[in-house]
Amino acid sequence: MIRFEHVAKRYPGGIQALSDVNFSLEKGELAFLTGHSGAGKSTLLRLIALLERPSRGQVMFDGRNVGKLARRHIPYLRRRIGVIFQDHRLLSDKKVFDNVALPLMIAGVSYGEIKRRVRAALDKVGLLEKENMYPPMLSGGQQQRVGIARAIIGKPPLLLADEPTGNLDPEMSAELMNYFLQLNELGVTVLIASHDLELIRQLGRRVLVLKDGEMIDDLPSRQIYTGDAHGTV
Ligand SMILES: Nc1ncnc2c1ncn2[C@@H]1O[C@H](COP(=O)(O)OP(=O)(O)OP(=O)(O)O)[C@@H](O)[C@H]1O
Repeated sequence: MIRFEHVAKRYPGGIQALSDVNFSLEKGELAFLTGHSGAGKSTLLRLIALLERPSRGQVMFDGRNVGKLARRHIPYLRRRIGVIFQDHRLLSDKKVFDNVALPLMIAGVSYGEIKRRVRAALDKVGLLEKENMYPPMLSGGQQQRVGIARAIIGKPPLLLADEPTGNLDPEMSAELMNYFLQLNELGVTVLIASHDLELIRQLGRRVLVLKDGEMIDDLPSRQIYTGDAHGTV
């Protein structure tokens, strides 16, 4: 589903965030992306989500080179990707309900259907009673969960999550990971950037390891990752 071929990303100002990254993620896989702060995890996710373009190499999504995609095709591809951002990216002047409904409104879904699906998604993340509140009235963890509901509402075949458990307590983190596993079992491809090595280890899934912009390891499912070998923690 995703293939990186010799991908490099240099930001204006000269920061080399990624260099010569190669990996692929098959349809239906769930993998973690880990590495130290500044290793390039968010950049890698942003390249897949078409929020950045590579400086070199090719990012392939569903067999298409996304770096070469015509502007008019971008909205279609973006709708196929649910993104959970580290900083939530909620609209603070819109109610929780409207924040979650946004992808469906853009897709032209009927109001009745939007209402049903938004309520179901908010229920899933335990926030149904907050639907009429505004994001600044919620805790960091609750805002994160609104972002999760918004990412999954359009039933995207690919889900990208950037530190989704960063603001959550251990119980909520475990619940969220279980939810990602459930979505994955339903066929959703999932890539999760995370520092939470304990949780990653417990789940025993594939782990991609970035260090200083290079992909230094790709550990298959079930192999226990200690995090010590490359000093990534
Ligand atoms: N928009 C940007 N402009 C310039 N430099 C950037 C930009 N975004 C990220 N960088 C730089 O690129 C490098 C990789 O950053 P990135 O956010 O991808 O790392 P990360 O592994 O996600 O880190 P963290 O775990 O702290 O979120 C860092 O040196 C960062 O300062």
